[in-house]
Amino acid sequence: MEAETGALPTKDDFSGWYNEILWRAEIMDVRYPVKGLYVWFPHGFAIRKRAYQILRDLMDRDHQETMFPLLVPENEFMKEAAHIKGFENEVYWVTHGGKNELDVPLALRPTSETAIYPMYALWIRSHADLPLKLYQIVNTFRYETKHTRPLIRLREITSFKEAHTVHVTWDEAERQVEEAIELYRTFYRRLCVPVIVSRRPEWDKFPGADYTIAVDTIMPDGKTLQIGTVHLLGDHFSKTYNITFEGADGEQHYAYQTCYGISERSIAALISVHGDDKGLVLPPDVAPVEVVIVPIIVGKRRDEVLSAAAALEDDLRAAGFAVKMDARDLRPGAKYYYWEMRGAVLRVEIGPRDIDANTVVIVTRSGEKHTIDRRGVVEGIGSILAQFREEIYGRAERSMADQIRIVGTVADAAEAVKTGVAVVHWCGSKECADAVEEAVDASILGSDIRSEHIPDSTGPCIVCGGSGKSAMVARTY
Ligand SMILES: Nc1ncnc2c1ncn2[C@@H]1O[C@H](COS(=O)(=O)NC(=O)[C@@H](N)CS)[C@@H](O)[C@H]1O
Ligand SMILES: [Zn+2]
Repeated sequence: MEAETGALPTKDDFSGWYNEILWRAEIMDVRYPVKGLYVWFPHGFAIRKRAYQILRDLMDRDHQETMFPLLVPENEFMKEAAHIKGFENEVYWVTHGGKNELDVPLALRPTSETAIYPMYALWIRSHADLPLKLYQIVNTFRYETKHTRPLIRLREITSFKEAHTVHVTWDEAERQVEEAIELYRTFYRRLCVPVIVSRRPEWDKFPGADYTIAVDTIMPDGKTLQIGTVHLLGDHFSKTYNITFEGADGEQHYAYQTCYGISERSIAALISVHGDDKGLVLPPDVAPVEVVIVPIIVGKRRDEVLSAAAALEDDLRAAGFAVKMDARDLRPGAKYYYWEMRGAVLRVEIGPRDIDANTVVIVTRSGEKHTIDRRGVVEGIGSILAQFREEIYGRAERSMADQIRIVGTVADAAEAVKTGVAVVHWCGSKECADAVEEAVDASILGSDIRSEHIPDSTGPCIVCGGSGKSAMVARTY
């Protein structure tokens, strides 16, 4: 599995850089013989594991994790009209078991409303059963007809976290939407990925939802990536699946629901936003290797250096760091290159000079060098990691701010979307949205924007001049 050496394409050729880094940093093997399905290399899977542990810790504060079946009987799947409209061209069907044709075709879940809600109808009896807040992290299947791309647009979504909550009132469901948005903000802050939250236009909302709030980031090529969505479902699905409860008033009521999802696009964003021409740059919280120790082995003092490095490794592991000692028979420079490609956050060089001076040299992934006392190494590394996290988050925030242009004309919007997001005033009409898409080769991404980079303001719609509000226009993945 040893990937080749040699420089990565620069990030200006983002697509080339992205495909190459998935191979060279051992994230994904794209050679699996089914379109839209890819294989996690162990290193990539270790990043996913740490990122999703953060997500689970956040979800487990007030949700419960569970797991529903993958296969959904046709009659249940076909029940919710708007939902089917949204997925009928994307759903895979299982029609045979062995040589026997199944009497009821089974859908591979594209998302799990149709698997979960018939069970919610059995489970929920009284308002005392609410709110019910469950989630699962499963694989889902969507027969995507647009260009598939590893981690970004898959036919098997391998890391689909979907939460499905049930509430007594609409207001409580809306509060849950706000809590979900906050949870996503916290999650992406831990991944040091800057986000913009906005409300999708009516025609882009989740099939069957009342409205959809989306979490987007801006990729290095200026296109936006939707890295999370929160849907207020109202009582559409509860009416279809008969999810009712006896209220405090003794009457039967339809429940109000939300659902919200994140996929491995979160990992795509993490890799793309922070990576550089030397490889992955990872925030400490998700780096499989936070500290790599490289012993500088000099001739006769080889054993002394190796045992000092081993002692350091023990101390750092005992302190809870994800540490690895690289004692392979390679030149130090080759080791530096190897670990930079894989996103090790810090490297500690330890050689005879350091032993005599009782110091260690720490070099961060961004090239900052620190010489610290061996005795203070645990505190020292802890604070350098914390600084590193703020350094990469700050850099990502600044580059996102540079990719956002507030413009007043369609012509300026056409220019701005070449490198990022254009913020315009839009009246909210589909006609003007279509006119923008015609003229700008990008679409209305969302309005009711929540981002410190984008003031929410009003002004004349850039198409019709009617009263408009801030809206984003962008090319998207
Ligand atoms: N083909 C795909 N490949 C990778 N990620 C995807 C794909 N389709 C959707 N996603 C991601 O999954 C998230 C949730 O998908 S969704 O359709 O918007 N929402 C749902 O399915 C709801 N049931 C919430 S769980 C999206 O925001 C997007 O980030
Ligand atoms: Zn207009």
